[in-house]
Amino acid sequence: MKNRGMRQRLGFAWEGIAAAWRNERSFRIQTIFALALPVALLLLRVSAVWWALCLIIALLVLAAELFNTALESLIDHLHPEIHPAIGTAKDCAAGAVLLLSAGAVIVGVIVVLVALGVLS
Ligand SMILES: Nc1ncnc2c1ncn2[C@@H]1O[C@H](COP(=O)(O)OP(=O)(O)OP(=O)(O)O)[C@@H](O)[C@H]1O
Repeated sequence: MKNRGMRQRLGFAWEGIAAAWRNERSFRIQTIFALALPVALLLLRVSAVWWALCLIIALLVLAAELFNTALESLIDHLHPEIHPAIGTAKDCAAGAVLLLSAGAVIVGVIVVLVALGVLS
């Protein structure tokens, strides 16, 4: 399974994203927010730095959600039984998504305040 071509690797990565879209409601919601983001940034008329910051944090949230989904999928397959350690692992993964989502909300509020001239 090693040393596959770039096209095949991209296909695997795309399949992972598509699987998360099919199976995870939260990933679908986050993706819709990320797709709406460029429209919001165009309307707010913010600088390139704000574009970069907002797009990076939106992609980080999506990436964290994919890691969370990967971990859940792996754990549920390898160890379907209840165990406190599994609970901790899943809670930590969910916590990582929560922290990045909170960061995205904070950046979103700041960029709106900057666009409105409340902050500089
Ligand atoms: N096998 C397990 N053993 C112990 N606790 C578990 C186990 N599976 C789930 N849990 C607990 O239940 C919580 C929710 O688990 P679940 O797998 O439903 O994740 P979820 O984030 O709700 O999933 P999804 O993102 O698919 O909605 C976990 O964060 C964990 O606290």
